[in-house]
Amino acid sequence: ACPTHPLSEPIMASGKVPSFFSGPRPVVISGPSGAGKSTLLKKLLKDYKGVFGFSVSHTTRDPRPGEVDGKDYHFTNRKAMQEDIDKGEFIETDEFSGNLYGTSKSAVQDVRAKGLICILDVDIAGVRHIKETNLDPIYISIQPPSIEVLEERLRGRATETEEKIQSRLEEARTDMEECNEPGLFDIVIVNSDLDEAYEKLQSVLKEVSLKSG
Ligand SMILES: Nc1ncnc2c1ncn2[C@@H]1O[C@H](COP(=O)(O)OP(=O)(O)OP(=O)(O)O)[C@@H](O)[C@H]1O
Ligand SMILES: Nc1nc2c(ncn2[C@@H]2O[C@H](COP(=O)(O)O)[C@@H](O)[C@H]2O)c(=O)[nH]1
Repeated sequence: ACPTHPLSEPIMASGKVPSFFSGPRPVVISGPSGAGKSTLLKKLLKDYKGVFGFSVSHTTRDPRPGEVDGKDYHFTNRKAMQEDIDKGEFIETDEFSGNLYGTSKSAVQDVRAKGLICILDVDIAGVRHIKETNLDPIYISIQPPSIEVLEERLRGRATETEEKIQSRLEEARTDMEECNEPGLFDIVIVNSDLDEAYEKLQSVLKEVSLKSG
């Protein structure tokens, strides 16, 4: 469910294209929690310094060990985030596994101001919300080879309680079903072998994204 995403309507209605909608096409990466999005993105951002930049989302969940505020996420609380949503500061938001997540306008603007291709990591509801805006990104879904492998990865990561693992697996089942919906994603990459998935991601980005700037 989307609590609010006030951005799309006014922008579409005004016909104006704000600055964060200009420049090379952004890239939206989505897929079930535990599929390997962050692993692939960390590698990509390291290997392509000065090309891609990460849109730092807001979340109300607690930081995991090693996560840095302002780098991995802007960690916040529900009251503060809702106030910012009400002020129209977000492109999209979603409730995921008991927490609020969202992409602020400034997160995308900050990356684009540096002349980088903006990469967003959002859930499948976020993908649908972004489709209602003028952002016009390339949509890539990262999928696990199976729900069993996904469960192993989530457990292996050891960042979630049992309750959160179950709620993430529930969200994952929907994601795995919906990712092949015609027109939703430009490409679905199955992250079975990490190196192969990374090769595929690079080749897709070279083909579509690096050309579009
Ligand atoms: N191809 C792979 N083979 C084996 N393990 C993998 C592979 N890809 C990722 N992993 C591992 O799976 C776990 C989940 O990966 P990661 O945190 O990147 O997922 P994610 O999609 O970013 O999840 P979330 O959406 O919850 O942030 C990590 O422990 C990671 O090291
Ligand atoms: N709609 C949005 N979804 C987001 C955003 N940032 C992250 N996410 C998604 O949330 C889940 C869980 O992430 P985790 O870091 O708690 O494991 C995952 O599917 C992300 O893709 C966002 O800004 N908007």
